[in-house]
Amino acid sequence: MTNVLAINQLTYKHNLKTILKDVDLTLETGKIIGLLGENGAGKTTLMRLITGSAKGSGTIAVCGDSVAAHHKSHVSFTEQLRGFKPNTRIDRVANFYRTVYPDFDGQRFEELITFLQIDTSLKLGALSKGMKEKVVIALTLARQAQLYLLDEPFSGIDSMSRKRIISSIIKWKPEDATMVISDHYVSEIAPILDEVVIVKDQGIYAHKPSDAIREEFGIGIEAYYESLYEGGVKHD
Ligand SMILES: Nc1ncnc2c1ncn2[C@@H]1O[C@H](COP(=O)(O)OP(=O)(O)OP(=O)(O)O)[C@@H](O)[C@H]1O
Repeated sequence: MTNVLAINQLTYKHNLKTILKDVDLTLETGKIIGLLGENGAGKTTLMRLITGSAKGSGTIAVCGDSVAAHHKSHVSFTEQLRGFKPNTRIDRVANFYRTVYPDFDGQRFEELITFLQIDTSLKLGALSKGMKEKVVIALTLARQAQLYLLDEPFSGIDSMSRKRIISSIIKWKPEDATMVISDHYVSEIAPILDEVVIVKDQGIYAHKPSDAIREEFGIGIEAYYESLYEGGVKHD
């Protein structure tokens, strides 16, 4: 199996408004992919559809399995901990993950949380926005999944920590797993991206390997991304 994700003719409407229309997208195993697009383009919606949390028309197969109810077992998604009370300790949250996800690796979580310099005896209510995001990253990457969906994982994290996490993300990704990262700090994640997927005009506006962008257009990912909004370069 070389494809971890195969989406065919996916359409999603919310309150009669079409958010995504006729989306086709195939992702291979073992890649790091940047999911880029403006606010409201539909990146989070696409991730929720992949995990089975939202339902559209069309088909989504994860690891060849198109039963939406099975997707959460293959996909590790940055969930926002809203279901936990503020007085819940981080180690209790990890215990919950261990119970719910058989692929949750407790030792890996300990390593990640140490790397991220978080004290697991802290309660969720005592965490800053960035600290909470670090916990979410640790919980998400502690699973041994085939597909990781990281939805703006670094937005509240200070720039020093962000650079440190981004540069070591390859270390935490199982070799044959694929990781999709949505982020507005394009220049910071660009160096680790194998491919770029751009969501625009209710669909996948472009899907290209990073090398192809550099070779074809002679520019970096950030310049390419910005040029799509300025109508400067051709794309497919
Ligand atoms: N449950 C919902 N309730 C209300 N609006 C929704 C819902 N789900 C999706 N939308 C709408 O879908 C569109 C896409 O939103 P989405 O959060 O997927 O965008 P995004 O690309 O992730 O944006 P951002 O970069 O700001 O996070 C928006 O217009 C949003 O208002």
